[in-house]
Amino acid sequence: MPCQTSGELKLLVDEAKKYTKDGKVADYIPELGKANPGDLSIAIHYPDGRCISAGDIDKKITLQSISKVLSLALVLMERGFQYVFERVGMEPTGDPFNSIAKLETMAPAKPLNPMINAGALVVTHMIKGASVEDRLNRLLAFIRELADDSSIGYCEEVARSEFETANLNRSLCYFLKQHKIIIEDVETLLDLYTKQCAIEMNCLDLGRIGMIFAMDGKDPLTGKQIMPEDVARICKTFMVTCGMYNASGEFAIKIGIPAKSGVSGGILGAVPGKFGIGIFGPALDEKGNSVAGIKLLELLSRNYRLSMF
Ligand SMILES: NC(=O)CC[C@H](N)C(=O)O
Repeated sequence: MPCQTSGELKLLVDEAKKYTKDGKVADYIPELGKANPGDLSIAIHYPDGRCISAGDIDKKITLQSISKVLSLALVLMERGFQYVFERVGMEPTGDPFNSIAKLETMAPAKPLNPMINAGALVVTHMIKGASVEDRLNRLLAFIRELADDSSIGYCEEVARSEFETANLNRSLCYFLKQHKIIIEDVETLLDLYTKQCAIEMNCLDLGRIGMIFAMDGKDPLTGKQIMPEDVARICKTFMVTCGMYNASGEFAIKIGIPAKSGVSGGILGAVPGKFGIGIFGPALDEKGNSVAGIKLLELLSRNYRLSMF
């Protein structure tokens, strides 16, 4: 039986919070360096509309790499599976999220999966629309529907801070452009990608999005299928195989929940058929995952037998 009360959750947060001191906030995007490393919060959204939470739940976080699952879902709907998977692969890399190494070993230079930066840049490139604003608005409209929160937007400071310093992502783009995997102007693509990564919400919204994935793309309260079941299934599979970067194998063994992390310290979780989880804990481990967030998921998974394996 999963955790039922915010009181139960608070005990787990108190326990996991001790581990925040073992991590560091990301500062390669200067604006993210301002986060408080001691923060930790969680929300769990059930399909019947109940939501329990604990910690600093009002704080907003930028999605960063969590946005990669949402942009993937959107392009799968807009372009179809064949078009998307001709341009980005389905295999985990075992490398850090921003690594350029494998691109050169592949022919054509197609990124191995949509959860690493190279693959996510290709996915963002595929978002339809006449301008950056138009494309961002399509993604935002989809995310607002998933979260049932029309106020969701993006943080201009974080987007600008990443845009000004994203030289590694620039180099990935130029490599991909040289090999004709992307064909648009690199600065335009980075403008859209950094705004996408800077989309912000609190962990209640994040938990609700996880719940929609857990329920195979359907909003159980309205009965509306927000994304096709197959799209939700593919996204959850990527979350299992590559969602926690090069820590995905260990995460699958220890926790066993489809999840996606971001360098802002967010984690989106979807327990299939049961509920969605949103976590925020900005202190990161050496692989870029929320150190206390992972501990919290470990406690949850063990106490409530949540592993899907
Ligand atoms: N791991 C992450 O969250 C990375 C996202 C970040 N915006 C980047 O591209 O570097």
